[in-house]
Amino acid sequence: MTEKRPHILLIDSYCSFAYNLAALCKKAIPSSILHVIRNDTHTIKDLLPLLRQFSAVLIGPGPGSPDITSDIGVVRDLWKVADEHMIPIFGVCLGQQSLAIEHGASLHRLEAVKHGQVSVVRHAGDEIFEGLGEVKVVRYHSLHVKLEEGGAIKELAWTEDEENGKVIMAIKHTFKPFWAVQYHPESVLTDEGGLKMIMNFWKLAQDWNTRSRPLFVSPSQICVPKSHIWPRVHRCCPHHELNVSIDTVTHTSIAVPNINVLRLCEHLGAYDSSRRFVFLDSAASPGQFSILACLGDSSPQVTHYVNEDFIEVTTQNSKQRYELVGTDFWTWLDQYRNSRKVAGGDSEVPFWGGFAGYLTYEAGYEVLNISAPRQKDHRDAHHPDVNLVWIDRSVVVDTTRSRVWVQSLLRDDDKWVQETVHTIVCLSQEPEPSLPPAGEVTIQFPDHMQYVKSIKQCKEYLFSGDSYELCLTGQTHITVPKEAAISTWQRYKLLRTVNPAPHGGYLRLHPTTFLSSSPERFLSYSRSPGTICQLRPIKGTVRKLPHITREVAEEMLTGSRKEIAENLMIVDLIRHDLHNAVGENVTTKKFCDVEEYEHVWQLVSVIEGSLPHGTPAEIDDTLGWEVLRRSLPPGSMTGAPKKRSVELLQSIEGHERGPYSGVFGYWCAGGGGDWSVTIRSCFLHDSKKDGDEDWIVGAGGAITALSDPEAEWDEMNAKLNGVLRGFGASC
Ligand SMILES: C=C(O[C@@H]1C=C(C(=O)O)C=C[C@H]1O)C(=O)O
Ligand SMILES: NC(=O)CC[C@H](N)C(=O)O
Repeated sequence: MTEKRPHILLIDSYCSFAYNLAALCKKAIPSSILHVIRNDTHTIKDLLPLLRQFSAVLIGPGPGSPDITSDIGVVRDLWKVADEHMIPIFGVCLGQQSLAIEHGASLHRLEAVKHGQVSVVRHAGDEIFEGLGEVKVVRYHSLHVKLEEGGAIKELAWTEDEENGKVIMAIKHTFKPFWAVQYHPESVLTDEGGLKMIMNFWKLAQDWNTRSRPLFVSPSQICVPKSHIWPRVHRCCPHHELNVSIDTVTHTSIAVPNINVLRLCEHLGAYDSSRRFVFLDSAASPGQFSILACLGDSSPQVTHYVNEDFIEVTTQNSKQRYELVGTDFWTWLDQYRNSRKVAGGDSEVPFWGGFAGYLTYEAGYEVLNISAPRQKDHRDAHHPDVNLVWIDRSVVVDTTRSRVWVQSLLRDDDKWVQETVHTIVCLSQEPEPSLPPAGEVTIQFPDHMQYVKSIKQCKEYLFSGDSYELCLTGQTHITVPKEAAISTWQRYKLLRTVNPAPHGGYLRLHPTTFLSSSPERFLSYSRSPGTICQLRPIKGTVRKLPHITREVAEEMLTGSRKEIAENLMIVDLIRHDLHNAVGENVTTKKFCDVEEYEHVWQLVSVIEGSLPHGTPAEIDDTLGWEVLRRSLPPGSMTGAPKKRSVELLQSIEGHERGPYSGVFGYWCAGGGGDWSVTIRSCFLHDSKKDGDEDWIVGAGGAITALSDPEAEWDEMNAKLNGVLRGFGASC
């Protein structure tokens, strides 16, 4: 007889850690089938007939307050179901608070909120803590509960901290099968209070089911409307319906000891501002490959604005419009790339040809179900949200080994490849031309008072439990008078001289000109099969000054509770985003390493994920794109929980971010891709073409409850500085 697999219902309250909880549950109960719903998608009437089929319910954490209907949704009704619907429930954080207050406990704000903080939890070693000693756990909460004397809820665990005194950390119902914890068992820094504790819950739940639901048999299938089973096989467009013919990459590689990448760009048209140009530049360590696109008149540029329901494909001389009927831009682009798939490039080279360009911060709104309100004339005021060009011919330089690859996806293109090799060799003999002065500019900084006011607003949301971390940003406008303007290409060359970065970029994809000196990789993914997705969030910044040596920076960053907490929150959020796309296999490879950049020291973590072994290559092939779709905007630019934080920031900042805070990079036609976070960058819109140049630079930082407003203002300026130097200015 095959053993029946238990079905578990996971209710997500829009927390950015729900899939971490799902992964932990799957580890604790390997045979379980997890059905995920949101707390506002079902009424209790919808759920009642379904509950009897489940073995247990997990209630996830979430922003807001357990006494606000729109925050807690259906959860509060679950505690009150009649005996015949009773089912074991385990609640986390907001879940614990709801269980407690629905049974007479009072709700309070913490004196000192705990977001991404590790605490030692004490308990009596029974129930969900059976067999556990003292546990170290991560807390993300602003609120807490005080139990009613003699009430139905009993305390199981507590912690003691300097500022808040004793805080309840776990509870149970005295006779119903309800348990809950205030801390986060699924956080990467929670120890045995995570896995072992969920295993204990499962044992208690099974015992209760045997005792109180003797007739219960787990069904082989349950159909829950508006739910999905986790892990869900990621969306893969019906590639087989397309008539896919796979072309081969023509390529050749040579060693060029003095490769002059900038001269090569110029030879390829970097100065011709009427034409499109793409240069992804590894101008500093740990960057390795630089990519130069050799675009022609017929190279297709694909653009899309999130408030429009079509995509435009433009070449130098034509424009075509594709309606997005019953599909979205992600699927459309996936199919476009799939119909141009290639094979046979050099496996050492990450990019053989394919898409390169950027996606804005707002391009991530759709998946979060947030709208970007825009005016009718939005095209004059906004950069396209998707702005990519398809590259058939390219030169890739390995900057660490002075090796160059010339590649073409076009048929019978040997002649071009050989001519380009010849050109590269000749150009490497030429001297580097000197740079012009930066010219005079006028700068409009974010208003200091307003920025400090916004920080205070953020902190109020952190105290009320609506967010754990908010990445607040401000906009700086740099006006370059028409007569003083140097070419945008020269501007980029200045920027890369004053702020060389591993993820540099010069993209001239009209109407946008985009210059970047970003230190942060968002996501890279290797070719299938066996695709590995890697995310590298940066959180934690110290300005570089003569006395700030590596040792001092390490002490300031890894020795600081605030900086570690900032980074931890984003690591947990990114683990969730990755678990959402790949399922169980997610690993935190590095946690809080200190890395050195031109003007700042940064704390960096590395998280990797992959689909299970043996996943068909065509599913692996779109995995990276799917991870991108499910993970934008980058967590390090939003804060956590993501959806609520983005909504709050939208109203606090009062303007769109555009390309800033989005991603730029490439998706190779042979699989694999690399996307950087668009920070330390500036943009220009063609609508201002005939007048003065109006560059926009975004900069900001994570605001947590421990933030000091003046220190945050200084940090924002430190980040801005890197870009300002490209304009001969500083702050
Ligand atoms: C917001 C910016 O940077 C982000 C915020 C960081 C932080 O808070 O320490 C670090 C890197 C980025 O993820 C920026 O550069 O403008
Ligand atoms: N992590 C959570 O579920 C937080 C619950 C609640 N919003 C608080 O801040 O206390």
